[in-house]
Amino acid sequence: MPTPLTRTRSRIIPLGPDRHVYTDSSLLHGIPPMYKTGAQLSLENFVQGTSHTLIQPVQGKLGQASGGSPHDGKPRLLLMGLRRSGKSSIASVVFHKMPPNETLFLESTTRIQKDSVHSFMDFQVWDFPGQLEYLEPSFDLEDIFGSLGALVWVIDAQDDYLDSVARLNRTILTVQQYYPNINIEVFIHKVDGLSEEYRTDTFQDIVQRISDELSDAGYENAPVHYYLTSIYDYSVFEAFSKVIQKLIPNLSTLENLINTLANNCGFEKTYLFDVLSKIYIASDTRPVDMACYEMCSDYIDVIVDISELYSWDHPDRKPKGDQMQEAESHVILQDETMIHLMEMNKYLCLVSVIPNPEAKEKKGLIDMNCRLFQDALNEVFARSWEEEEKDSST
Ligand SMILES: Nc1nc2c(ncn2[C@@H]2O[C@H](COP(=O)(O)OP(=O)(O)OP(=O)(O)O)[C@@H](O)[C@H]2O)c(=O)[nH]1
Repeated sequence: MPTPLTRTRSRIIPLGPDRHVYTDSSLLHGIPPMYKTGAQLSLENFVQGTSHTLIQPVQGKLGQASGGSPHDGKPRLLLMGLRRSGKSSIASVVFHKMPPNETLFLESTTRIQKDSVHSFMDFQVWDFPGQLEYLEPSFDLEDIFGSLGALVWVIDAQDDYLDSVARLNRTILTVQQYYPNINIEVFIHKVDGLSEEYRTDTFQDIVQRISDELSDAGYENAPVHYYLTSIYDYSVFEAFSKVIQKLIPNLSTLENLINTLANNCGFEKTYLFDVLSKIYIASDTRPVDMACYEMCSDYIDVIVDISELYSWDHPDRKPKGDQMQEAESHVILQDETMIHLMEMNKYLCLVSVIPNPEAKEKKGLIDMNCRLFQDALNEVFARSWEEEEKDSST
């Protein structure tokens, strides 16, 4: 069992030929030897705990939003839009790992479908039937929109979208009156079937129609955000990542920590992923490169698959507190780029793309810096848990 890292080691050690290379051996105390060849994947114990990341479907009655009490403290994501716009497909692909082609066989949703997602942060996803008239007086708006994290509105961009936009506008105007802080996330969806030019035109047209309506009603700065999405590529994961990130109270702290790590170690891009959904909850603040995101996301799949076959349940895998430290893996690509993955806790892993050909010689240093990040991450989360516990006890 490796000795836990102590808090005195709070310094990220720069990596790279022109950077100061760390030499103070006293700081290395407690780090297990980690000498592996470039081709060797270190798969010890990685991610078998993901099966504990439960997704529990709960059926609610049509029109009744009870069952996940609005006051149970978990942020809620509502998936809304017209019938067949793709809401259930998005929920199934992102949270249930359904292959996109299989969504062709999904039946139309007739009841509000509630999923409780237990991960680094517990939240609920409510999939609304397209035909549900939730703005009718018979529905209690507080039940639906109270304690809401975000409203995700899905528009089928391959279809005539005017009805959908009109209904969305009505919904935004209602929600803005009573719950002005709710984030409205508009997924302009199924863009896989559209040409680049048509995609851009559709995007601009939809944004224009919604902004015009809102400014006519006096809402100039309503929190509405737009994404082009499809279940047939990674865009829906990217969009969901952005939606979830807005619900994380410590996002800027996490981003600062990742920036420090990535800048000092010469990482091209670093993502903090939720292993099961492959949503990234934070990354460094460099622009997102889709190819890089796809590569990291695919690498998680590879590791999860291999771990499911050859790994075993580890009692030290837990959501918070001191973490096990040996769960890491890396691979060197043909162009000598390294993809490095390290488990952060039961739910999260850090994946970095390192274009430096010397990275394989400095693997120990990279591991150590990632573990320092792991310690810092634990402290950030420990603080929010303490606050949560305080809140619930008062
Ligand atoms: N081309 C394409 N088709 C999609 C995409 N997402 C979903 N679909 C298809 O759209 C159809 C409807 O998807 P659903 O997820 O059932 O739609 P829904 O909004 O949940 O529908 P209701 O339950 O009736 O409200 C299915 O045949 C999906 O395969 C996408 O990104 N691209």
